[in-house]
Amino acid sequence: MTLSCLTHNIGDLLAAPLPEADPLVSAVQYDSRKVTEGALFVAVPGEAVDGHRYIPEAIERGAVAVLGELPHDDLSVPYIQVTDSRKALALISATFYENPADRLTLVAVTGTNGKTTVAYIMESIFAAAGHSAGVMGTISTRFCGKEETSTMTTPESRDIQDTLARMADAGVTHAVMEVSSHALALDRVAGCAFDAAIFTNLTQDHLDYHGTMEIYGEAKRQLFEGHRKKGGAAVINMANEHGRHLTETLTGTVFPVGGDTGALTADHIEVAIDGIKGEFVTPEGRTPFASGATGRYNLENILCAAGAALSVGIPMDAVVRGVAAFKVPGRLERVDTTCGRHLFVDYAHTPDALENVLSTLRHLVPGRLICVLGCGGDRDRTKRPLMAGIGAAYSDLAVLTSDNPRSEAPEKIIEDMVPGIDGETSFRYEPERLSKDFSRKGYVVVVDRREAIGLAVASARPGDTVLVAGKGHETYQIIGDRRLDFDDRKEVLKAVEDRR
Ligand SMILES: CC(=O)N[C@H]1[C@@H](OP(=O)(O)OP(=O)(O)OC[C@H]2O[C@@H](n3ccc(=O)[nH]c3=O)[C@H](O)[C@@H]2O)O[C@H](CO)[C@@H](O)[C@@H]1O[C@H](C)C(=O)N[C@@H](C)C(=O)N[C@H](CCC(=O)O)C(=O)O
Ligand SMILES: Nc1ncnc2c1ncn2[C@@H]1O[C@H](COP(=O)(O)OP(=O)(O)OP(=O)(O)O)[C@@H](O)[C@H]1O
Ligand SMILES: N[C@H](CCC[C@H](N)C(=O)O)C(=O)O
Ligand SMILES: [Mg+2]
Repeated sequence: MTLSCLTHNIGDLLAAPLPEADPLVSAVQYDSRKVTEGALFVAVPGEAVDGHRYIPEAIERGAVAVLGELPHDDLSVPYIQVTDSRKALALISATFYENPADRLTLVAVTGTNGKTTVAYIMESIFAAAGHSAGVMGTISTRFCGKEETSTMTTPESRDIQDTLARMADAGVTHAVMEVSSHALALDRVAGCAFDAAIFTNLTQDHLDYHGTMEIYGEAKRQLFEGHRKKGGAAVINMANEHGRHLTETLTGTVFPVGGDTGALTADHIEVAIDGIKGEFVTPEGRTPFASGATGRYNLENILCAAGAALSVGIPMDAVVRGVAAFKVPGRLERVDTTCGRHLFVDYAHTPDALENVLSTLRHLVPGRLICVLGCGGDRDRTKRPLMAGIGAAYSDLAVLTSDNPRSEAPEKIIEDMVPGIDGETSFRYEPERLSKDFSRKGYVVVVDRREAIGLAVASARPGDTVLVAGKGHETYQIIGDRRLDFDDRKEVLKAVEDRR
């Protein structure tokens, strides 16, 4: 494609007239290390480094044109100066890959918690309806029987367009993608239009990045304002205040789900440890459904996915079959069923997620509840005491440990957590003085996650429940800049073996 064709829709972003030279462009790249002969290199001013620094390297590698925000009149290739490189990157990438979103029925899901779960449910519903489904999200990109592990929840815009194009070329007709607040703030989905956009919830996370809940909420809101295809529905969870507010203020088609007033609601709900069942209620009538996922919060996820599916024309019988069949790795995943204890791994890494999953277990399982939890390093510090407080309040024993400390000292992260615990109601145990018949509700600090899981499993008596929270499907622990193999599910199994 020629440079002039590629840049036809970035007129609003131009900071200087387009160059006269019009080379053929064979690829679009925002990372100099990936530039190949004939590419357009887009220089992005980043948080860590400034992409403009890499222009010489990109040209050396064969870039035939460069786009960036700084003035440049000294380059050996045509240069396009814009006011916003990230946005230009997104629009140019969509053009380069021939707007693949238009070739797909494409659904987006945003919200603090539940995106991955909703994406799995949608995938299952699309498959039940006989469609070829594609997914892009936290765990992986999946389509046509292939699965690539993800490094980000929502990739950079160029990579989104590349993947959507590969999906459409491979015969995918229906796709779903998780859209994180970072992605919205950084324009990664500019250039995508969705047939349905889902909102699950908005609770505290990522304040390190967004600063305030208002700014965080505004980022999420963007998905519903500029990114829907004509007639595309905003599918909004009415079970929370933010959802209700959104439905009142959005224009265009709104498909509220859940609460008392949704276009799709649920009735006669029974929540058990092995799943949920009930009836979907729509203006057309009532339809029984059942799912292997448990907890009221998963009912909300199911309603979100079912609502989006109905809004894009999937019949109710396929919705029900899809809901019955889905399973999400690392989300209340049961690990061992032979040792007489209930052992779960879950990805709860926000206060709201932890409260939801712990209160669900508290109501559903007899015996004591033991929770292993930590907080990520280089992430929102203000959630640390909140998570510890919730962990200790709902559990008989909370084991505070490490969860991807990254560049921070693990002990320091735990120090930030401890003040959130009510010392009156939770006794601090020293690990060596904790017997498995511990009688007082309390907490214990075990910095090494393997040891923490070992202690939790060893402390559980028959009938007790252990929840290992925070890492879910992750198969690593990031310490410093090392990514070490670590899988909570395997560690729990090892701990079970060790106690036998
Ligand atoms: C805060 C954030 O999202 N940062 C993203 C952002 O990084 P940045 O602006 O700091 O980029 P940078 O590293 O300074 O580099 C600037 C530019 O120079 C380029 N470069 C760099 C080095 C080089 O040799 N040559 C070169 O061209 C880079 O490719 C980039 O284009 O742009 C980069 C390129 O697209 C992303 O890789 C990076 O994501 C980092 C890895 C990240 O961890 N992001 C997380 C926080 C994130 O986005 N998470 C959300 C999920 C959150 C949730 O759970 O809800 C996600 O969607 O994954
Ligand atoms: N609707 C929900 N409301 C509150 N908590 C939820 C909800 N759905 C899932 N959770 C909790 O949040 C955790 C993460 O769920 P999930 O992976 O589906 O969310 P996500 O939005 O994709 O998260 P991330 O942004 O980290 O990718 C689950 O393990 C569970 O503990
Ligand atoms: N997408 C989230 C995942 C957090 C998972 C948790 N294990 C942690 O590392 O904090 C983030 O990057 O903040
Ligand atoms: Mg996710």
